[in-house]
Amino acid sequence: MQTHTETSLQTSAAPSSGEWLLEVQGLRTWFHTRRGVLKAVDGVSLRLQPGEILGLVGESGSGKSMTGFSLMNLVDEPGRIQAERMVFDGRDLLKMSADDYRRLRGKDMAMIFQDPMMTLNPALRVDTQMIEAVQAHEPVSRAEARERSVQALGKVGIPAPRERMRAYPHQLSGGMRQRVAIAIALLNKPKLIIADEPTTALDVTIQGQILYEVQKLCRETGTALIWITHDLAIVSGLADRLAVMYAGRIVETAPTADIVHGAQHPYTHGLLASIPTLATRGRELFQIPGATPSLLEMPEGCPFRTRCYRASPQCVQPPAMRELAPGHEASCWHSGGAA
Ligand SMILES: Nc1ncnc2c1ncn2[C@@H]1O[C@H](COP(=O)(O)OP(=O)(O)OP(=O)(O)O)[C@@H](O)[C@H]1O
Repeated sequence: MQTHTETSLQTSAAPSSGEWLLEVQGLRTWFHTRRGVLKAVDGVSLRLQPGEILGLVGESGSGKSMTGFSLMNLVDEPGRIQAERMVFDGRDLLKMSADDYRRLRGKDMAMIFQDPMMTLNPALRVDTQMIEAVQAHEPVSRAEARERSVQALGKVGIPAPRERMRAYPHQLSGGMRQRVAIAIALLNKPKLIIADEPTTALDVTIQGQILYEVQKLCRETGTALIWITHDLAIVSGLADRLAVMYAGRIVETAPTADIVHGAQHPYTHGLLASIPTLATRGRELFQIPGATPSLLEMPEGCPFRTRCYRASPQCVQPPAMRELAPGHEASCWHSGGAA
């Protein structure tokens, strides 16, 4: 059963149940703090096909990382994950033991973090870490694990990968460290990679290269990817589909071109309008007025209504997620020619 805050991400040619790689319904990640219940993720539903690239976009604090961490079961206390359904590759994630989840991570589901040092151990050489990552999931010889690691480094654009294998993380540049972390994520040919702003700290040229390489590798291997970012411009060149998050909820989702050329939710309009272009050079950039409401004290009804240029009295009622065109859904009373 879906509630008004939930979104269902699917393409027009939706696979029948059982063919989805990932099916999440009603995901809620709430933090029970002394100041109250902080609803970091509040009823997110999403579906991903094998090999699909989804861009999860939204401003800082909208719950993008927490959605990714929840899927990986990496949320610490006082966070609590609840969902009506979370199925990955036919396996029920809600019933999975901590040990099984650990086995899943790094094998079929891998994460690339903003800070590569969340993946890398500063005290160990790259080769030791990569060989261990292979052998933790497959009974292969050290020589084979080493060879696979060298190949993985080569695939993410690391020059002279055999020599780089001997380096400690601190001997590599930020871009190289992130490439190593990506190579580790790809090592065991995962079915899904969740990338949480992995290029934000890097300079723009390197960002572009890494993005291109990750996309190419996912296409080659059929790996699905959830790319989490606040940068709609970057992800629109990468993703098949976008999901726009606001205040812990997905407010719009559609194939990328439909969002870029036909966004329906006023929040998505605001995100698109704030992308710098050649035409806006030297001019002040558009900013969505106001600030995201506190996740501890959400307004009634539409969470965006306090900042929305289209807000009307109706918006104190929560808008349902509606399909406006095949595969294009938005939760706004005023979208798609509605009232
Ligand atoms: N351990 C925690 N305890 C309480 N609140 C938390 C905790 N971790 C995250 N949050 C809150 O959850 C909300 C969502 O955070 P999240 O990191 O998912 O946002 P985000 O969209 O990924 O933003 P950013 O791009 O800045 O990482 C934020 O309000 C954040 O303060």
